Parts: sequence; structure tokens; C-alpha cells
Amino acid sequence: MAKLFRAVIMGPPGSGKGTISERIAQSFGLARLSSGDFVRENIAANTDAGVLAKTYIERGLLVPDHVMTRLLLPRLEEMTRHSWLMDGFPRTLAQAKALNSTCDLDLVISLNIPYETLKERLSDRWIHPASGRVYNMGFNPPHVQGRDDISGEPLIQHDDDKPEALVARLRHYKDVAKPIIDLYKSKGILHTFSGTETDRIWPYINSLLSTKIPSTSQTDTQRIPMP
Ligand SMILES: Nc1ncnc2c1ncn2[C@@H]1O[C@H](COP(=O)(O)OP(=O)(O)OP(=O)(O)O)[C@@H](O)[C@H]1O
Ligand SMILES: Nc1nc2c(ncn2[C@@H]2O[C@H](COP(=O)(O)OP(=O)(O)O)[C@@H](O)[C@H]2O)c(=O)[nH]1
Repeated sequence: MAKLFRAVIMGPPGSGKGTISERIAQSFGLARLSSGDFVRENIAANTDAGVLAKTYIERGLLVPDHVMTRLLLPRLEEMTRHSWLMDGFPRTLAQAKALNSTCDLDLVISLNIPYETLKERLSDRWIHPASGRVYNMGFNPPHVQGRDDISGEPLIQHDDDKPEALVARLRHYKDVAKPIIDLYKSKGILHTFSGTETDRIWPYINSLLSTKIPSTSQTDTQRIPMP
């Protein structure tokens, strides 16, 4: 069996993690895992953790570490036969340490995008909740306004993309990301990409990953739903 590959993508809200994860999943056939999707699925299913998580998300806050690790780590332990890319976890040093004790990461991508760019992008971000597909009215609009390209279902905007919640989220990101980035830097697995346009950053990420994982056809792509 080919060697498994485990990666994490980090960056502030709106930095392009979802967009780039999708491209990586399609180009390299990794399972794409999103902590945000996982939390929202738990909210929709009214699980105990989902009900609790909702009270934090509504205030633009992170879900507490013990709730996140209890939700996510067992799921990762089930993925022993898959290569994966995680978007949205770890988001605190405690989560990074918990992840460390579960698996060895091969690579961490950190996106470094200016604040003004983030604000503009998020005010225009639309999402298909069931699949996690992300649109932007300027950058990658849906074929039919307000509808997902594949299912035709309605698109929504997240409450936490509203400017009031965004400022708190960005401040929080800056505070909590630094020690995580330092940790991965010290492990020699951190790769940082800076810029204002995903299309200009993508070729660099693509060529880095090409040296680390073999390309697969698009049919190998999978987005593993989290329970
Ligand atoms: N690892 C995590 N730790 C704590 N809370 C989390 C974590 N992942 C997701 N959440 C919670 O779920 C919410 C939605 O997650 P999602 O990843 O979609 O976040 P987001 O803040 O919209 O991120 P982005 O805009 O960067 O994609 C977050 O705002 C946060 O409250
Ligand atoms: N204008 C513009 N929008 C982008 C670019 N890259 C991503 N987006 C959009 O910006 C928003 C945030 O991107 P997303 O991938 O969701 O970022 P995340 O919050 O880090 O996961 C989405 O609406 C994307 O479609 C870009 O280069 N230019």
C-alpha cells in the first residue's frame, strides 16, 4: 500500500482554505476533512456537542477544545487507511498537541492573506451546506445565482461571516495561531504561502504537493462525510 499522507491547512477565515482544499482533494485524491462542516453537521443533527457548539459559534467564538477533540479525534482514528487533508483543525495549541498524540503530520500549509482581502471575500461568500462547496459572487460565482452548481439547491451565507462576528474571529485567529505555527515550524513541516489571489498561490502549493504525493485521477477524489 502507498504511504499515507496527512496534512493540515491553516489560515484566517476567508484565506482560501476551503477553496484550496478542494483543489488539493481533486488533484491528489486525498480525503478532505473540514472541522466546520463537522460541527455544522452536529448542530443540524442536534447532538449534545452540536447544541453546545452552536452557543459559541453564534457569538463568533471557537468551540472549546475538549468539545472539538472529543468530536474529531475518534473520527481521525477511524481514518487509519486514508490519506487526508484537514481544514479547520487544529485551531489552538491544545488541539495541535492532541492531534500530535493521535497521528504524525507530514505537512502543514499556512495561508498568509491581508486583512482587507479577507473582509472583501467573506462579505461575498456563499456556501452549499450539504457539500461544503464554496462560491464567491466575484471570484467563482455559481452558474445560476443563489443555487449550487451540482445539486441546484439554495446557497446560504454563514452568520459568522457577518462583519460583527468577523472582527472577533480574526482577532482570535491571530492570538491562537501563532504558537501552533511556531510548533509546526519547529517540526520542520510548515510551508507558508502569502498573497491576495488564490490562483497565484495555487501553482506553488500544487508543485510542493507534487513532490510529496503522487497525482491521482479525479475519480479517486473523495470527500468523506463525517458522522
Ligand atoms: N478546530 C476548531 N476549534 C474550535 N472551533 C471550531 C473548530 N473548527 C470549527 N470550529 C467552530 O465552527 C465554526 C465554523 O467552522 P468553519 O471551519 O466553517 O469556520 P469558519 O470560522 O467559518 O472558518 P473559515 O471561515 O476559516 O472557513 C467556527 O467559527 C468555530 O466556531
Ligand atoms: N476574489 C477572490 N475570492 C476568493 C479567492 N480565493 C477564494 N475566494 C473566495 O473567498 C471566500 C473565502 O474562501 P474560502 O476558501 O471559503 O476560505 P476559508 O475561510 O479559508 O476556508 C470564498 O467565497 C471563495 O470563493 C481569490 O483569489 N479572489
